[in-house]
Parts: sequence; structure tokens; C-alpha cells
Amino acid sequence: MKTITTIAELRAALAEHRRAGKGIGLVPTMGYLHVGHMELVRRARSENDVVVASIFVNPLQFGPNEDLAKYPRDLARDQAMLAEGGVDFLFAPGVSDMYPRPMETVVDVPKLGSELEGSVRPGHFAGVATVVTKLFNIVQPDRAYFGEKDFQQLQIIRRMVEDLAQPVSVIGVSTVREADGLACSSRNVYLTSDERRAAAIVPKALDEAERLIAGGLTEPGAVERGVIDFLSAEPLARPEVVALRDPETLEPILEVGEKPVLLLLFVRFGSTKLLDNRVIAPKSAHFAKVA
Ligand SMILES: Nc1ncnc2c1ncn2[C@@H]1O[C@H](COP(=O)(O)OP(=O)(O)OP(=O)(O)O)[C@@H](O)[C@H]1O
Ligand SMILES: CC(C)(CO)[C@@H](O)C(=O)[O-]
Ligand code: BAL
Repeated sequence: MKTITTIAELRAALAEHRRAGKGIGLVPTMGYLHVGHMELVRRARSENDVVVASIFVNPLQFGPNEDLAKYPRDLARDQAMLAEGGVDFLFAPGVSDMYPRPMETVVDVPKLGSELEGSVRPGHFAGVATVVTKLFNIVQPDRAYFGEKDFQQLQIIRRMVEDLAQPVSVIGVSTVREADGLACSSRNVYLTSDERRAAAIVPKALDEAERLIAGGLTEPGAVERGVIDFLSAEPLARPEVVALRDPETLEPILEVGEKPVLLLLFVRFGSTKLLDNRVIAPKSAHFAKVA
């Protein structure tokens, strides 16, 4: 695996592969890798001739009071994991490589981006859409891989690619979880041991929603209140977003009917934000077992 830090060098390295008609897959990340990221790499490796992973902690998507400075970083460990996963090129630019001048140009998906997580992180999704567009322009991948854990991000990127006719297939990958069900996430390292134990309630809250819907609850507000009640059993959990939405448009739904619905959770434990979600197909919603 070759690590490259400049746009020009990466373009030059990929040009010969593109000329030779090779399929190029891109896995964008912010580093501090875990098994969830490696699942994206595994998918990319199995579907492309050339795999590029990127590691860039993108300042544009962090608010002024967020964790940009303390975001966990370990490039040497990440390099070893990506090499082991069969990645060909790691693009790990510095901020001045990606943004030599302050950005004048922004890609925004304002409606989808101001909902849900966007309502508590204003500007976040414009930062994501802008950097992802720039990465697409630099790498020009045939396929790009994103986790369903960040469901809203995935839908925003899909919509951006459709609206702007960006020539890339966006591939969503199922959420990889720890043994107790908590979604793997780089920010899980911020959790104290008590918070980490408590955080297992988040995936269980998804089970609870599924159970409520399987039990016949059709009013979205009632399902959301049931989930909030469930989370209130854990004093360390501070739910900021508990929302039942249309999985594609992310718009509120009037009633749980026959179509699948998205439950999206954004829950804070101390200063750590945890995201999770599940698309629930009402007809198949089963009495999920809670450990
Ligand atoms: N548990 C997971 N399963 C599948 N994909 C994941 C998982 N966690 C992250 N990803 C995906 O990996 C890509 C890079 O994500 P990122 O580097 O922000 O990691 P993260 O663990 O989500 O970090 P954070 O804790 O900062 O949200 C994104 O497409 C994200 O959805
Ligand atoms: C897609 C992404 C790499 C853009 O910075 C980031 O938002 C992430 O890691 O999910
Ligand atoms: N995984 C999403 C990137 C972020 O929270 O900034």
C-alpha cells in the first residue's frame, strides 16, 4: 500500500489505472479505524481492481464547539490495518493539501442536511457534502462506500450524487456492531467505562421501537415517546434526536403503514454523541429479543 498526501501525486498514481480501464473504489474515512471501516474496505476490495482509502479529519464538518482538535488519530495503526485489508492507496492529506486556500465553494444539501443530526450540528452536512465532492473529484472512483450507521449522511450523499450527476455509484454498507450491539464508532473511545456500559441501551432502543411497531403502534409520535421512555431508564443517556422518518426523504411520516420506516437516534453520553438507526419493515417487525 502506498500512502500519498498530495492531490497531484494521487491523481498521477491513479491515471495509469484509469487509462487501463481498472475499476476504482473509494472508502472515505476520518481515520482511527475499527472493524466497521474494515467492512467498507472488504466490500471495496471485493468489487474493484484498485482500492483507495482516505483519512482526513475534515475541519469543514466540525462546529466551533465540537471535537476537531481532540478527534482520535493513529496513522501508523490505520496504515497497518489498511495494508492488511488490501488497500492499494491511502490518501492522507493535511488540511493545507485539501484546502490550500479557504474554501469559497460549498456543496450543500440544505433540506436533508438541516434535519435530524443536522438540527443539532448546523453546517455539518454541508461540510461533509463539500469534502466528499472534492474527494470524488480527486479520485474519480467508480464506486464509493459509506456506512449505514451514518444513515442521514448516506442519504445526503446519494441525493447529492443524483442531483449533480456525479459519476459514481454510492454503496451503503450495513452497520458493524460490538458484542453488546453498540455500533462501532471511532468516538466510542471517548466513553468512560460507565458510559460505555450504559451505551448498550442505544441498540436496545431500536429493538424497542421494532417491538412497539410489531405490537400495532402506528402513530409515529407514540413510537418516538415509547423509545424516549425506554431510554430514560438509563440516567447517563441524553437523547437529542429520536425520530421516525421516511427512510429516503427523511421526512416525518403521518402514520406507520406498510412501508418501511426509519428510526434514527442521536444520543449523548457525557460529551460523546452516538448515532444509530434501523429501517423497520412494519409487516416483518418481530418481537426482537432483548438480552
Ligand atoms: N460501525 C460501522 N459499520 C459500518 N460502517 C461504519 C461504521 N462506523 C463508521 N462507518 C462508516 O465509515 C465511514 C467513515 O466514518 P468515520 O471515519 O466518521 O467513522 P466513525 O466511526 O463513524 O466516526 P465517528 O465516531 O466520528 O462518527 C463512514 O461511511 C461511516 O458511516
Ligand atoms: C464521509 C466522511 C469521511 C467525510 O469527511 C465523514 O463524514 C465520515 O467519516 O463519515
Ligand atoms: N461519521 C460522521 C462524521 C462526523 O461525525 O463528523
